[in-house]
Amino acid sequence: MPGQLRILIIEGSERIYGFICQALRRKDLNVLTRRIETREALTQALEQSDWDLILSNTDNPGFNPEDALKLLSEKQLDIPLILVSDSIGEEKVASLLKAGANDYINLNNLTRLVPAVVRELKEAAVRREAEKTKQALRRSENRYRQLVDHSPTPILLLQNERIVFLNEAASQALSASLDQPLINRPADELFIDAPAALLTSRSAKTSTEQDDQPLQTTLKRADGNTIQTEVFISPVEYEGAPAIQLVFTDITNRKESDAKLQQAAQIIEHTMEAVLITNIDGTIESANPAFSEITGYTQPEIIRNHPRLLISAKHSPEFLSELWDHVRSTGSWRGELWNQRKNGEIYPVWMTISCVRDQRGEALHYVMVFSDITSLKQTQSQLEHLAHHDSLTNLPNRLLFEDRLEHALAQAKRQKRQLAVLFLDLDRFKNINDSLGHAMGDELLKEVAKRLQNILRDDDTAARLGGDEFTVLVENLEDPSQAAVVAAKIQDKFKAPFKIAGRELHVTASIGISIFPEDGRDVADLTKNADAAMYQAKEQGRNNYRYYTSELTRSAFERLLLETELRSALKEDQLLLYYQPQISLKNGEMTGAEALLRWHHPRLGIIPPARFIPLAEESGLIHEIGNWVLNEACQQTRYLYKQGIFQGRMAINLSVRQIMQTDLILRFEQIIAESGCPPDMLQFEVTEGIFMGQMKNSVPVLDVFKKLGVSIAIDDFGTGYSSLSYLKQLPIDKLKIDRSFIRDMPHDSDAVAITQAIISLGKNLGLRITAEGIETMAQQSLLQKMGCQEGQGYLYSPPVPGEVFEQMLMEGSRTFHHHFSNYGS
Ligand SMILES: Nc1nc2c(ncn2[C@@H]2O[C@@H]3COP(=O)(O)O[C@H]4[C@@H](O)[C@H](n5cnc6c(=O)[nH]c(N)nc65)O[C@@H]4COP(=O)(O)O[C@H]3[C@H]2O)c(=O)[nH]1
Repeated sequence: MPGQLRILIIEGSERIYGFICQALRRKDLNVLTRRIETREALTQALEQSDWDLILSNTDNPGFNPEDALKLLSEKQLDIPLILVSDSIGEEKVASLLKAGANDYINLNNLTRLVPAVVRELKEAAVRREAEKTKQALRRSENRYRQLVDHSPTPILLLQNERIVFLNEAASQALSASLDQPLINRPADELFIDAPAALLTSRSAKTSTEQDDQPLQTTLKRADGNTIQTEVFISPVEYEGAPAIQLVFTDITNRKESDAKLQQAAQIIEHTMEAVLITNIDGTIESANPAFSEITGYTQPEIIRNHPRLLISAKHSPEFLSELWDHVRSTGSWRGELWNQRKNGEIYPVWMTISCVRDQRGEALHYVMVFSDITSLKQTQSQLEHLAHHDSLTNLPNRLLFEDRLEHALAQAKRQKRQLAVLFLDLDRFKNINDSLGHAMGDELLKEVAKRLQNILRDDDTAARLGGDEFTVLVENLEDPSQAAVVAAKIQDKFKAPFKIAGRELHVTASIGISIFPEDGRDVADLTKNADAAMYQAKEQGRNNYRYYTSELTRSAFERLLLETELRSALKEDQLLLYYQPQISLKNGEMTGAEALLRWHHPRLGIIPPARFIPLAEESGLIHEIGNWVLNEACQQTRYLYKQGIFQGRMAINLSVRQIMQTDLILRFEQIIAESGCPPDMLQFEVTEGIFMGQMKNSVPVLDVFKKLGVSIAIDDFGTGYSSLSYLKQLPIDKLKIDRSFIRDMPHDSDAVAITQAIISLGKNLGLRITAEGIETMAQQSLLQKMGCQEGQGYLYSPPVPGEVFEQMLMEGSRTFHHHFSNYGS
């Protein structure tokens, strides 16, 4: 036994203590002994130093071995205690051994003492060693536990394919809670795509092949959501049994950002926009394929270059430095730039420059994204052209015209100059549209636009406002009369017929003129007043031009006023009929008369029909007025007939609107019947337009009247471009040659030729021909020569009130004979 043995001996007798010591030393043991008798002495001795063994007599009067064993147990001391006695019963020995004593030696046979001591000391040493190991293990286990518990990395342990442990981090990552504990749950519930068997085999592999590649797998959290993880698997021992340790990292975010990065890279690679990345000094680091496509530079050519290579010299250095200042201060810039391709071509781009910063806000890169907007710009300018031009004629439209006028006005105001607005409207364009169709109408408008453009100077603007309305802006006028020169020039240019689809169309225009500053100082006033002037030009006989006067404004107001007053005109008996005789050009006899409507306005006096019939048509009053006219004319005819002074035909005007009225036939039949006027004394005058636009509806209506005995005349003939040859299909008796041809006779050869053609054709078709508006003897004699049968006009008589007409009839047929020098000779 190495070293000195320290043995406490609980013994009341000094003598026996001596025996025991003697027995111990007999075997050359190096022993230090101390004798104690009481509990206090034992306590003290144990506190003072370490003891290897205790021998205790069982017969101590003050202190028995049970108490000694209790004390050792209390103090958690593993010191072997051997009983020595000579008088103890077996039962007692057994109970003390049970209580913790290690052996019993009979005092009478101390030869066993030393071997017993040696054995107990050895066993105690073994026990101590085992305890030390156990404690070391416990400490290391504690350390591991602490480490695992507080590790920020989620760790869990599986045993028999069930979860047996998970640390705080794992708990959190898997959203495990007290309500949804994961302990004891099967691993398969957690690892969706890695069955426990796979984990086990991986774990086995890790231990043998040092396979430290993590397993990527999806874990199902307690709340039902899933997370992407990377799991390191290793075999461990847990509570004495083999287990699998799973250390995992939640890589959901990383996976997502990886996917996003990959996506972004793909987008950059395949986008149509050029993408360029520079470092903070502006050196180009990378560019995508679209960049090369747009600029013509390959990647190697552009890398390490500077973006200034791409920007055209159209932009000044100051502009570019301001641009970069903006990027540096705000982080981005976007706008249009003119770039230059490798081949030198300059092209527009839409560019966005952004600064990429790190988490601390330090600039890392600049990203420039741009697209070639050449075709966009082209489309834009086409759209702009479309928005500002009339698609039919390609002339500026109202929008652009107003814009130009606005600019011109500003300039004229600054330079104290005058300008003119001409408002042009084609005469009887509606007739052309109705008779020849819209396609021809459109062709004509195109030709008109061309002529207008040819006439005007470069800095004048001709525009089409819509329909057959055009405007012309004449700038820098020296004198207002120059506007009239332009108007006359336009009318002159229109004299030559327009050749449309093999036809020759004669078109005239009425033009109104307003002058800045006299007639208006802004766009609205000047246009409105030129329009009003145009109306007056039309009223005064078409193919005219008129300047705007303030009086015109008044008449425009009147138009509005008249419309309201017209409603009461009928009730208040303000309408009346005038009669204009129709004369035989053979002998000067009156063959009939035309009833012409007048409005006797209490304030304005006699108003001609041209001023209120259009209003009546617009408001629908024409029906009531038409009924009144027919009734009045029938009454008058019957009266004159009954007087025996009138046997001719009474011509009554019917407008298109009236023909379209559904109950016209019934009403008219009723009016004629009730008046007692013989229907064959009546003639309806309709314009060509009735047949062109409303052919299907009009012919049956007129047929009914014809059957009644009423004859039909076509009024204003020659202005509607109707095909002369199809006249024979119509239920008509008479053609009235339009006043405008007669007016231009005999000096205008065109007018003469047209009139002659109408007369010859009419005769061939068996129609009567009446010339309207005969004012001179020259016109009369020419018409007579041409074979025209009938005439009407101021030469014989203007339209006159009923009483005057009656008087005229009473004076007899001689009334007009003085115009016929050869009469009676
Ligand atoms: N410069 C000139 N003019 C002459 C001459 N001889 C006759 N006139 C005018 O020529 C027009 C002939 O009538 P319209 O062509 O049927 O043209 C008529 C007709 O279309 C329409 N109208 C007249 N009365 C009625 C009516 O009761 N109902 C309908 N629906 N329309 C009517 O109003 C138009 C104009 O009528 P008014 O102003 O009475 O104008 C009349 C008449 O005064 C002449 O030698 N020189």
